[in-house]
Amino acid sequence: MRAVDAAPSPRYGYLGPEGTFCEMALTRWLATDHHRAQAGDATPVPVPCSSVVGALAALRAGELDAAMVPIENSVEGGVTATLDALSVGDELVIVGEVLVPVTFVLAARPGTTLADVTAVGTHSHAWAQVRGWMDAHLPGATYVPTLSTAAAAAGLGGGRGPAADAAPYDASVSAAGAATRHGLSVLADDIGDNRGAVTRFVLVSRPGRTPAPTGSDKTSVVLFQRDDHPGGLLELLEQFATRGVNMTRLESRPTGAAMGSYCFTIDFEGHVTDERVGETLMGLRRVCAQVRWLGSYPAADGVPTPPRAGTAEADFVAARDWLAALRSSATR
Ligand SMILES: O=C(O)C(=O)Cc1ccccc1
Repeated sequence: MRAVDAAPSPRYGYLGPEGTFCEMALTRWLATDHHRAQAGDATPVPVPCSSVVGALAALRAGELDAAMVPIENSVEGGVTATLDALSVGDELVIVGEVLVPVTFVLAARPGTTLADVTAVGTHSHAWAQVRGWMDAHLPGATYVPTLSTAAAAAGLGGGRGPAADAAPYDASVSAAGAATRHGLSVLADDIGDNRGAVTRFVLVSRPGRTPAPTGSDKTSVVLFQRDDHPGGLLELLEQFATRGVNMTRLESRPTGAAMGSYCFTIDFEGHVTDERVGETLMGLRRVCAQVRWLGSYPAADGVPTPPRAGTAEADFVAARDWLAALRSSATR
């Protein structure tokens, strides 16, 4: 009898090293991905990546099967590296989202006091969320950007090894777990300026299977306008408004082609298989030069906005059936 090779475990990338908020998002995803568990699929292996762009490039190259990346923060807004990497290049799709509350600690090698700290290393999104605390408690400190919050903690390395001497900062801002993992002492905890800050992470994969509609879904798109004209943005927004589709995020990003050339990255409620989402996408397709569909996936935060009169799914289905009946009688 010949042994049947077990399917290799899928590889899920995340912004590493271990101890990032991104790793927390992936851990949560894996713990609650009941669909995969029920299907009996192999448990994915988390693969730390040094940047969001690198993780998405590895996914495009087939070295990863999915990647968990930060896309939006409730205080700092969109994560531009992610938005831009999803907007160009081979198509990728979002298959899920995870919301992670973010709380930060200031940590340093044991023996360091707050008075000793002259430079602080962390991810740019973390720095933006602790700026007020820094102004109040470490007004003279220099900011040193690192690839992630956990990379900043790892750079201090708890005073062990060459990395400890190499770090051009003497304290890091990270999740508490990353500080502990690297043997650092916490100088101050919960230093975020906004209590209740949340980061939204998305699980991205190569195009293929779209998650089935759940009744509480989101769809993401990137819209490229045909030309710049008065009311151009209004024309895009009308496509959503007339179909009663609720947008949950709208950002403009430079396309990089020329000064003043922008695309719009938009999340909205609904699934590509919903009639009203289909009609919205067709409207956008007519008025835009290009519509990049970034996927439809279950919303992490549940309750969809109640539809206005005439814009419920049943209204769209009834209108479509009415037109189909008219057309069939017209051609009989
Ligand atoms: O660096 C991390 O830990 C990340 O996952 C990126 C990030 C940084 C700050 C807030 C949320 C996510």
